[in-house]
Amino acid sequence: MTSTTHETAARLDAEDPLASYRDRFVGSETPLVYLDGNSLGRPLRTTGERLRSFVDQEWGGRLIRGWDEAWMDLPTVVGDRIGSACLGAAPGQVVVGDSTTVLLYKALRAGVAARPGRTEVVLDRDNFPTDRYVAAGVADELGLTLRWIDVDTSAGVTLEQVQEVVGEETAVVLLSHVAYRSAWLADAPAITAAVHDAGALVLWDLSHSVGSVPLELDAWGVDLAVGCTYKYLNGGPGSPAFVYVAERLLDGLRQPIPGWMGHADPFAMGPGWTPAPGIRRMISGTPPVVGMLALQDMLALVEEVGMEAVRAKSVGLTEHALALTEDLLAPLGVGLATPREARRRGGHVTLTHPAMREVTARLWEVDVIPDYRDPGGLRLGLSPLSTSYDEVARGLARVRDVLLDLGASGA
Ligand SMILES: Cc1ncc(COP(=O)(O)O)c(C=O)c1O
Ligand SMILES: Nc1c(O)cccc1C(=O)C[C@H](N)C(=O)O
Repeated sequence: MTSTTHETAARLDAEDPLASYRDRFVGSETPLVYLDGNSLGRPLRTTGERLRSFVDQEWGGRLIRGWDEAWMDLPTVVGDRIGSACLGAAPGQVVVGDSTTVLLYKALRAGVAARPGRTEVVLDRDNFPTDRYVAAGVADELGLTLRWIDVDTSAGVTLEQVQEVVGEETAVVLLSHVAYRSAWLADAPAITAAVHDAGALVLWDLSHSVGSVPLELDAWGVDLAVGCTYKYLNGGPGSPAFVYVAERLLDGLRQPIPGWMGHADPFAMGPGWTPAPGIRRMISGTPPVVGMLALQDMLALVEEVGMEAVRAKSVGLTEHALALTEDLLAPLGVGLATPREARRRGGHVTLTHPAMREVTARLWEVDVIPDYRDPGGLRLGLSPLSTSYDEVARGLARVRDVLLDLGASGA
């Protein structure tokens, strides 16, 4: 790293009002450069103690009594907390459980059922694979047509594209708020309004925005949303997802996996399924209590810091990565697959070069951990509360070293 690069990063860290939060994360004291917080966030130090005391006291001490005392309500208690800290959602509309994939399926089926007679689901070709696969599965099951929006892999879906395809046959429009590859930040309020103008419902995948970009689901009039908790909400590997259903849709909402835990009275164990009132009906089986532990520590931190401050740091980090890319990597032929305009950009940055697959493998060998995403994309996930400006600078300096080693010249 050159001395100017080092000095700039040191100055940005010194001026960063959130810099000290980094110390609260396990591993932040090591030289490892972690640029993959949007695949799996780092654990908070407090989580170790929470997990130990859960085993000793809540699980070990209370045993089956724990369900009545606390665990049964955890999906809605934690859901409401995600709703208020991150989603702009009033209580009673968010529940935690299942994987994002399963909740996508449940939400999409519920959305289609709420628009009877309509035969199309709209989505884009660059959406995350699980979203495309789930939509194709639902279309097969119900005899629906998928209407695809084509997008460039370095951009994302625009309002105009949505307006062009939605119509009276559209039941649900399924989109990612922040694109997993390009980080394109969709204009959620305007797109939601356009979908409503066509009489359809919108289902947003918030996996790459929750905990990184402030959301106002109630104010935007969003119908349905899902998102995962192991990225910017640091819930740990396989921590459960959440689903949001706007209150106005809850009455009469039909979800496709009716299970005993979403029943109005699970322990009545009666002959037929009577949905629980409100958002609880979206639950199917036993809530993943252990999976919701770490997430609660990160929610406490987000509540302490506030999403506006988190977003300000996120924009600072991505601007820093773009500036370094311009200086250090563009001369070696590295391109950008992420919007330059901050208001259209989420919390990660994707850099392109034909050698990026090999570059990623070499970086992992020296404890610099970004992600690789085809085609030729090195993805830097910059988790606002655990990533420092210096970490980004050290990482990008290493990218330059590896590219030079591989003979990149930009010619
Ligand atoms: C946009 C998006 N949706 C969904 C998922 C994940 O789904 P699941 O939690 O079911 O693996 C991811 C990442 O894995 C994602 O980036
Ligand atoms: N969920 C993941 C996993 O189980 C293993 C490795 C990576 C992931 C991810 O989250 C990938 C991520 N959603 C992406 O945007 O590519």
